[in-house]
Amino acid sequence: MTGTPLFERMALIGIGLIGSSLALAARQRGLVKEISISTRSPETLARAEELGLGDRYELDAATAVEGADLVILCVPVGANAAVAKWIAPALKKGAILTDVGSTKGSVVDQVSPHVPEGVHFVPGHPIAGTEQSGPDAGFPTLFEDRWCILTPPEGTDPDAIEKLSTFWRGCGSDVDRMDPNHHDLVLAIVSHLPHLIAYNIVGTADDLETVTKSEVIKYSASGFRDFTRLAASDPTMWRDVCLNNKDAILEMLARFSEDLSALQRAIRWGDGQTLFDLFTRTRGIRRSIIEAGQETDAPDFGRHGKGNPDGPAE
Ligand SMILES: NC(=O)C1=CN([C@@H]2O[C@H](COP(=O)(O)OP(=O)(O)OC[C@H]3O[C@@H](n4cnc5c(N)ncnc54)[C@H](O)[C@@H]3O)[C@@H](O)[C@H]2O)C=CC1
Ligand SMILES: O=C(O)C(=O)Cc1ccc(O)cc1
Repeated sequence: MTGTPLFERMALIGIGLIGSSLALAARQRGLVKEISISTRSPETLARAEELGLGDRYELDAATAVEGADLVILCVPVGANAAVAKWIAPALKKGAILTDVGSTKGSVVDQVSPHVPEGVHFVPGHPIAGTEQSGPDAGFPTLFEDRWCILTPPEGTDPDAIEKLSTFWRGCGSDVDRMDPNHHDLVLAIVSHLPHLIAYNIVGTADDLETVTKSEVIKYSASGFRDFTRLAASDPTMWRDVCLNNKDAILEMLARFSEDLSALQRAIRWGDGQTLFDLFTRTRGIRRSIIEAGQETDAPDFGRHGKGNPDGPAE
């Protein structure tokens, strides 16, 4: 993007994978004039400065948001409410306040009460990420060809929604809008449950006494390897996701357990037809995802398998 930046000053609170990727993408694409960064730990803030991610660095989040016309909360979802309360008195009238949290219902409930009159709160969630965390993990192409879902509460200023949508499109994303509770249900099955399954299967393998750890590592160049990648994701972030999307995750886990019991039964009773039918149906889903252009059929390194030089190292 060239010409006038969309925002004069963007403040990022939290500068891990998502915050640092936003800083790099917004800078590279000329979306903002100035970037102000705040995060809780002095070491992380110093690292962000070493990496040159912003223009101003503040330990005090309230100071960081002063004068900002775009404020993005990039912290684990469980920290959003405390951060919102902290920065609220310093937010500029007319500013857009948004977040990137993986859950939306709880964020809307917990942040909204702190949003001052005249500030536009437009919650968001980029469906883009990796298992890495911290300011070194960011890369500017993370959001390209990915979805960003906005869940603005009813009555939100349409101009604020449009301006934030333009920002995300500027980062390379497609933008969709959803009701926060519907978002949480959809994400519970496509993202939260897969991570839980990965944490669980890797934990189970690690607990096995009849199979040594060295065998798990040695023979994991198969499906198991994909699970270990997901299971390497940030523990704080995923603890917060589970605690903040409790109902939807428990609902999906219940359905999953029921379906797993049906599979168990089919195996026990030698019901090959049931197994074959399910495996045929699920193969079709994979094919539709590839046809929709959201995945390569190559060994699964996602979009970065297409040779993206900015992608994270395996
Ligand atoms: N990692 C991923 O793949 C994706 C993550 N998200 C969401 O983005 C948000 C950030 O995730 P990541 O960047 O991956 O996490 P991260 O762990 O890489 O970074 C989190 C940052 O927040 C800071 N922080 C933590 N608590 C804080 C507090 N109370 N006050 C100020 N700063 C605090 C940390 O110091 C760190 O700089 C989370 O809400 C997550 O759900 C959304 C899409 C993808
Ligand atoms: O690394 C992966 O495969 C992911 O699924 C990344 C991811 C994690 C959390 C989100 O809310 C969105 C995307």
